[in-house]
Amino acid sequence: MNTAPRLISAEKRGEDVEQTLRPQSLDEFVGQAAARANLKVFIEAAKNRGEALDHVLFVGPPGLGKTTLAQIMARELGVNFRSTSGPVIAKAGDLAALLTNLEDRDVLFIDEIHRLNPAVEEILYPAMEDFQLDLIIGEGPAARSVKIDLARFTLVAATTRLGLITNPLRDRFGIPVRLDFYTVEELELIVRRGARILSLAMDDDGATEIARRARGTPRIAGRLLRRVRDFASVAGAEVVDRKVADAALTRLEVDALGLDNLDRRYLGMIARNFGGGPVGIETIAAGLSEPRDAIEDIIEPYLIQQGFIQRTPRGRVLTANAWRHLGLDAPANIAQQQINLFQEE
Ligand SMILES: Nc1ncnc2c1ncn2[C@@H]1O[C@H](COP(=O)(O)OP(=O)(O)OP(=O)(O)O)[C@@H](O)[C@H]1O
Ligand SMILES: [Mg+2]
Repeated sequence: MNTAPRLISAEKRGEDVEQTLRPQSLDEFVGQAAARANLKVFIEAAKNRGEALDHVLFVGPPGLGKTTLAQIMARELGVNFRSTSGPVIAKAGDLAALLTNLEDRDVLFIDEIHRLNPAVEEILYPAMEDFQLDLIIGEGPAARSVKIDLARFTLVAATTRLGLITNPLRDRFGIPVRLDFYTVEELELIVRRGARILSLAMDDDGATEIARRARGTPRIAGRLLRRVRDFASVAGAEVVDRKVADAALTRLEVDALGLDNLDRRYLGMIARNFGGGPVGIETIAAGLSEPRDAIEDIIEPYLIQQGFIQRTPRGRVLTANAWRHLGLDAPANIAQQQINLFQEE
């Protein structure tokens, strides 16, 4: 996904510190309580039986901890962790090479599984179900099919877009896990832990301020923390308190609710150019010069969760909340308009 660099983008950007902030065990992992409790039981049970864990599918917006959880699971299971991603596996042979190198109970992590090539996906089905590879070797009349037995492995896959996964693939995961945005309290714990790891002095209010403005996302919390640390050290602040955090975040143009420039451009465009909507996603993408994927994956989930926009059959619509946040007057009949939109479905 190519989008303009964005400080509070939840996308990965290969900062090494991110790895050091990564929790190493389920107990260290903050938040997602239900998912964590269930995974703990399934891991324990698989270990007791000496069997491979059932296949796991993590679904959720970027930066909520899918990759982190996959790594933790391998560690807790005491098995090898092999990692790849959907778009990297170009041909069936690439996947075959990965699969035949797995040992019993190993975890194979496939990130962005919704971007798997259909020909590759096809050979993943029998691998997941029967731990067998069905490969066609050669071409034309000389082609023959061979079956290869595989180790009993666990596929852990991650996706930001459940809707883009085919049903047959989705059905083959015994353990689907949906990750949700984190609460401010959870993010506060994550920020405090991060400050400890980075040896940064911070008081509770400072941590709360960063947590409130982290868009419900641990990766963003970590990134904001590091930028606040930069501002604090240059300004010679000894402790990061609310004032120091607020000053830094304001300079980074992250507003009181954690929205950044791009979020505000998104909301502002629907308000000013389309009277609050409904407006189609393609139009929004063109207006912002951002790829549609990025808008649907990165911008919208949080705005929907915060109640700033609604997805209706005819397009996106701003809520009264959004108008208020933009400091603009909402059209007088906005509530009724929204009811009508849903009834047209
Ligand atoms: N529960 C958590 N507690 C503390 N830190 C976390 C937690 N979840 C995620 N993080 C931090 O956020 C960063 C991003 O997490 P991760 O890479 O696992 O997200 P992801 O869901 O795989 O994102 P993507 O969809 O972009 O691949 C990690 O480096 C880690 O430091
Ligand atoms: Mg990831």
